[in-house]
Amino acid sequence: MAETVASPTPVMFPGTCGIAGEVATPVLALRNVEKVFGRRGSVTHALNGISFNVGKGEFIGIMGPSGSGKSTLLNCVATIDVPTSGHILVDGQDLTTLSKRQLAAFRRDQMGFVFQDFNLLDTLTAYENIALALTIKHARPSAIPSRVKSIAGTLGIEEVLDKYPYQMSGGQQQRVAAARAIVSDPKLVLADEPTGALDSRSAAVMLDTLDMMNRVLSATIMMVTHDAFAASFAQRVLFIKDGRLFNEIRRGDLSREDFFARILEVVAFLGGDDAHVA
Ligand SMILES: Nc1ncnc2c1ncn2[C@@H]1O[C@H](COP(=O)(O)OP(=O)(O)OP(=O)(O)O)[C@@H](O)[C@H]1O
Repeated sequence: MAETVASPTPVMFPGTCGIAGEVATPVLALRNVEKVFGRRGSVTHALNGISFNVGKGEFIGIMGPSGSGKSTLLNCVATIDVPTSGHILVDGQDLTTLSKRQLAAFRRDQMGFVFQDFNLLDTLTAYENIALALTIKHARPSAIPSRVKSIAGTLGIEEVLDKYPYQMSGGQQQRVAAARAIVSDPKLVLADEPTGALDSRSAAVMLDTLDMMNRVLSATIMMVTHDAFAASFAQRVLFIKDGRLFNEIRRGDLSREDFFARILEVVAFLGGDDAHVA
């Protein structure tokens, strides 16, 4: 694989990035976000002043070497963790000012999650797993069946709606998890290594599913991944190193294959363990 990275293109602004992804009305805006773990004597600056915007309908990837701060960033945006300083705004609402109770409601009502290990409930069918996301958001019961069937049709999982998770392949389970994440039309979908537990064929199907969620259903997606192939499905990839925004590249008019090659160049430049190829 190294031979595909013969002449790394110089990166744009190592360590000096301003606000990446300037957009008029960002769905997600990070402003100088810092996260410090530990106390005197053993302090880790996991995030060192990260600022970027994600526009409505964008699909962005976050990459970086092991320990660079990707999970910490995702956890802060997911409101699972709290930044030490800085601000995180979703649709203009500053999450750093909300109480625990408000954050729980915000997570439930405004965000969708796709995790590596699916997190489907074993005792519910695919249909029930997806419908549950609407029930807990107090959707009108009469509206639920048509909404679930519509999403299932778009994501190509109608034939597994009556199956339980153990009766489905990993790829089908992951698509059901994606349907559950998107069914209530969240402001932001967060995907954490969504292909990490899948074989390469299922991973490709999952990435097509995310792509469809973005293009057909207009979902705004932020995906953290180690995998350059997965990242090549995003429209823009942000690279983090040592808790700082190191670089961003946009797909623009590039084919997915050419974007993949560009991502590999930056990964090789950054070093680390990110050059997984599906
Ligand atoms: N709870 C914690 N307490 C102390 N240090 C932590 C904690 N969580 C993360 N860190 C440190 O913060 C830094 C960033 O970790 P993080 O898990 O965000 O990196 P990452 O990019 O997701 O890594 P990986 O790709 O290996 O999962 C690392 O140095 C890590 O050791």
